[in-house]
Amino acid sequence: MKLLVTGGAGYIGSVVTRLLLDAGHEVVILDDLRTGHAEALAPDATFAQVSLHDAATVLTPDSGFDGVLHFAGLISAGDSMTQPETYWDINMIGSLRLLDAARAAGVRRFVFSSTAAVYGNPAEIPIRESSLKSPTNTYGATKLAFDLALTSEAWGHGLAAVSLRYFNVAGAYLRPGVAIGERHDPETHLIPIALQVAAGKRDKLMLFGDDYPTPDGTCVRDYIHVEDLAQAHLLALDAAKPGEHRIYNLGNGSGFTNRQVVEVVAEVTGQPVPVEVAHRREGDPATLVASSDLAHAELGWTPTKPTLHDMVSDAWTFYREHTQ
Ligand SMILES: NC(=O)c1ccc[n+]([C@@H]2O[C@H](COP(=O)([O-])OP(=O)(O)OC[C@H]3O[C@@H](n4cnc5c(N)ncnc54)[C@H](O)[C@@H]3O)[C@@H](O)[C@H]2O)c1
Ligand SMILES: O=c1ccn([C@@H]2O[C@H](COP(=O)(O)OP(=O)(O)O[C@H]3O[C@H](CO)[C@H](O)[C@H](O)[C@H]3O)[C@@H](O)[C@H]2O)c(=O)[nH]1
Repeated sequence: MKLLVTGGAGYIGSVVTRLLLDAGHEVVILDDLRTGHAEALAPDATFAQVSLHDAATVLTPDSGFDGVLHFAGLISAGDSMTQPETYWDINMIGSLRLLDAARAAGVRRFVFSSTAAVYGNPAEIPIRESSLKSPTNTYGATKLAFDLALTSEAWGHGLAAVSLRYFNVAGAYLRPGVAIGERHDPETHLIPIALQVAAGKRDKLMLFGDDYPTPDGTCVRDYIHVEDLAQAHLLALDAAKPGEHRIYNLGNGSGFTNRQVVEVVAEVTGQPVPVEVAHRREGDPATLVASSDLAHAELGWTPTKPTLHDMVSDAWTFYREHTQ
């Protein structure tokens, strides 16, 4: 297939691009590099440095794309609470412009990076796709809004749409001569920050809240290896059916508290990771753990790297290679 990958210079999009190319697809990447990295671009893909709002310049009516995989967007739950207008502009309006362009270009398949953040403080654990959606941060609200737009697009125009609701993505894609991992500036995610502390680049990790209703008072998250996550996109592309919007949670079904994550980072790196307890971060749900039964049953998806130790270990390998 000829596929457009938005956000292909970012962490997850650049890994998925490599798997798509390995599977024999032709890939064009749309990314404005606002948070992505030119070095992460797959050399065998075509690159267009274009923003989502201008997607129609790439998705022209005669461009011949079979599908779009949409990763581009802003991703920090914390920032979304202080810059809501930017999150709505990019994650919602930018995504709608992309969808308009895809429709005009006759694109039939669309796979979207949704998130566990759409559920907010879940009414049940593990979280199923049918669980109540009640986001506690603007990031999750923008993602839920675009999920709903995709449902409408499937109803109204017969799009074959899939939303993949990722839980917390971790680990790295490591091949001889290629290492792709999580690298945001400024970094906001727990594992890369803990690795920076272990490496001596930061003095300590600020632990946002230890008074949540969880086993040790810190938030609980479900971590999924970026390669397992990437594989689900290829399965979703194949499973997409015209007029249907399918939605799948992607996680391992095991929750780790933030303190447990810090312990695993200390164990893997062999370095201390000092923490200082700080105030809760606005908008953080206490516990997010997935049921991915639907993805197992309907996509035949099975994670191959489910242990947090392996994810942290791959992230640490990436961190050291990158900083050297
Ligand atoms: N990382 C996670 O744990 C996680 C969890 C759930 C969902 N997601 C979703 O997965 C997707 C990819 O996340 P990631 O971790 O790879 O993020 P990332 O920041 O590494 O990549 C995002 C990419 O999108 C590009 N981009 C952003 N705004 C753009 C715009 N307006 N026009 C064109 N390009 C733009 C950036 O330059 C970057 O290359 C996001 O949609 C995110 O919301 C991520
Ligand atoms: O310096 C830090 C950074 C994070 N945390 C805590 O660690 C946990 C995980 O935070 P992350 O920022 O690593 O990840 P989030 O759970 O907030 O969100 C991530 O996963 C979500 C899905 O679960 C989203 O999709 C989102 O894109 C992605 O950022 C949270 O309790 C957070 O408060 C800290 O205590 N200190």
